[in-house]
Amino acid sequence: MLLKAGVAAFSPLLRTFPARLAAMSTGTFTVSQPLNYRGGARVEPADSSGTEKAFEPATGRVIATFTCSGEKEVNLAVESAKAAFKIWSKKSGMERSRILLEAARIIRERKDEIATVETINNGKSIFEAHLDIDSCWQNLEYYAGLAGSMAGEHIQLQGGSFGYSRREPLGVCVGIGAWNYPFQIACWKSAPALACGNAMIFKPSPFTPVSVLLLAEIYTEAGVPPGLFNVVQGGAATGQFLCQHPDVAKVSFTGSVPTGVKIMELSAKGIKPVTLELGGKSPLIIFSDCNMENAVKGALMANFLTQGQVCCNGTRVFVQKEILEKFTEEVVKQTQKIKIGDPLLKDTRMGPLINRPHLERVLGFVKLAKEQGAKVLCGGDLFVPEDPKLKDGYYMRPCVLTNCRDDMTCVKEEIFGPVMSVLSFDSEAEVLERANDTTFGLAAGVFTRDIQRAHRVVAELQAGMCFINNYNVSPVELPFGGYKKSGFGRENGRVTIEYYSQLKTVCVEMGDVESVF
Ligand SMILES: NC(=O)C1=CN([C@@H]2O[C@H](COP(=O)(O)OP(=O)(O)OC[C@H]3O[C@@H](n4cnc5c(N)ncnc54)[C@H](O)[C@@H]3O)[C@@H](O)[C@H]2O)C=CC1
Ligand SMILES: NCCCC(=O)O
Repeated sequence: MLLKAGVAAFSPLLRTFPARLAAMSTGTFTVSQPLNYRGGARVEPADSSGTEKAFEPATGRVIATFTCSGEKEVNLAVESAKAAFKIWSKKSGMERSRILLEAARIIRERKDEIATVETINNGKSIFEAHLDIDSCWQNLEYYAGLAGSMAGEHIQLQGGSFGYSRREPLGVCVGIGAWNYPFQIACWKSAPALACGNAMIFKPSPFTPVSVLLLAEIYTEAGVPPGLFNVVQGGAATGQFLCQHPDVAKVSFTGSVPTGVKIMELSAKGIKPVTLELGGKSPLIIFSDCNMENAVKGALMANFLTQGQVCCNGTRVFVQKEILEKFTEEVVKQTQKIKIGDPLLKDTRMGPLINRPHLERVLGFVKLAKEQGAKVLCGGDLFVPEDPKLKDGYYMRPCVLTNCRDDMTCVKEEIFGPVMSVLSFDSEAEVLERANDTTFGLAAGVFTRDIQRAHRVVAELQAGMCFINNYNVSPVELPFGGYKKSGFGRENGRVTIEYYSQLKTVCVEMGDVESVF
């Protein structure tokens, strides 16, 4: 990536990596190279459906102005992907595995650089961005491991005849991403897609267009055929061109429920399978017999990663009455200790929110919560860092609300910001009913020392991802995805192979045809 005067360049051809990184600090990074990727290289789009600006949330600076792709560019990306698919789908699983492993190695090697770009464009702390990138190379390694062992079945039939099944790729898959985990979402979608023999066109959120280009360059460097992984930039219009393209075989989407509905409708017209990773309003249940220190840490993990902008966050924290006071006191104490500020500093644990309108929306939820009777125990207001270069950034203090009721807006709606609602409960049966009383079903958590209760409770929770005595850890070996309006299909884990492949059955006759005619 080429940076403007005075700032180190980011091209993979340059191997003076530590020097480049040393030159990176908040307030300096800009991108001037094209942000589309097609046929194995960065390109300016062939047409336009508008322009967008990408920001550095820490300072409010524009870091890139780019063209959104129109229908012509989307068509070219699809043609490029189709050509690469012909080559890639003929490779053995082991050949694909080797290339994915090489890509994983390069991600590991360039982890600091990728995490830095992610932090600059998203605002999450560099500490967290490193963890995200770890999950990325691990994801590639995991699917590289599965690529070589994808196989069908052999089924013996009457008279020596037999059948067998082949697990085959779908073709050109589209990935559409949200802005909260830009690089990670691109990896979690592309690694299983490529491992199965597909090509992919990825459209990141227009808020975070930058880091996925590093992934595209890494795949090329690792040896995928040109055009196997393409990037088109843009918003809703570009996304629609992709979803309705007749040669796109599948759409995997991460984002909001309303957009998920639109994507499903568009895909339905072409009978395309979709994976939908949508929003949530997940419950975290803390029983009085829990390990208090772990439960408090779990509640912070469930609410404040990436400034609370995480789909699976456990934002409805149900605490058993006996420990409510002690738990709340401790959770507030720990929340107030969270260091907010320049996300590129190593000891920062909370950076800015993604943009000004979103910050205002989140603060609006806190205001409404107060009007509806909730009590703010800490935070929920703007934060202005001392460093003058951060004065136009989008910071707020993490917030803990009590006196919450199940019918309040802050308890019912996804806020997607650092706002925890604490609710109290008496019994297991009561809390289960209340926890499940939502149209979402992405995640849920339970803290207890009673092992039977833990399993009994998670068996009743209507959520795709349940945690016992922890929250928001995402090992790539475990399937991730929602129930109810939080979507369907899965990412991560072995099962995701099924969402990026199709089964062909072959029936082989070893005798003569016995015709009924
Ligand atoms: N379940 C999960 O894994 C995750 C879910 N989310 C959810 O995403 C939301 C926040 O992310 P946003 O980026 O604001 O969501 P969004 O739904 O506004 O946008 C997501 C993506 O869809 C694209 N898009 C928008 N309209 C489209 C259309 N009509 N056709 C095709 N593409 C279209 C956007 O440009 C963007 O790339 C939250 O509700 C959150 O819960 C976010 C991250 C993970
Ligand atoms: N690392 C967790 C991913 C959750 C999300 O995409 O919001």
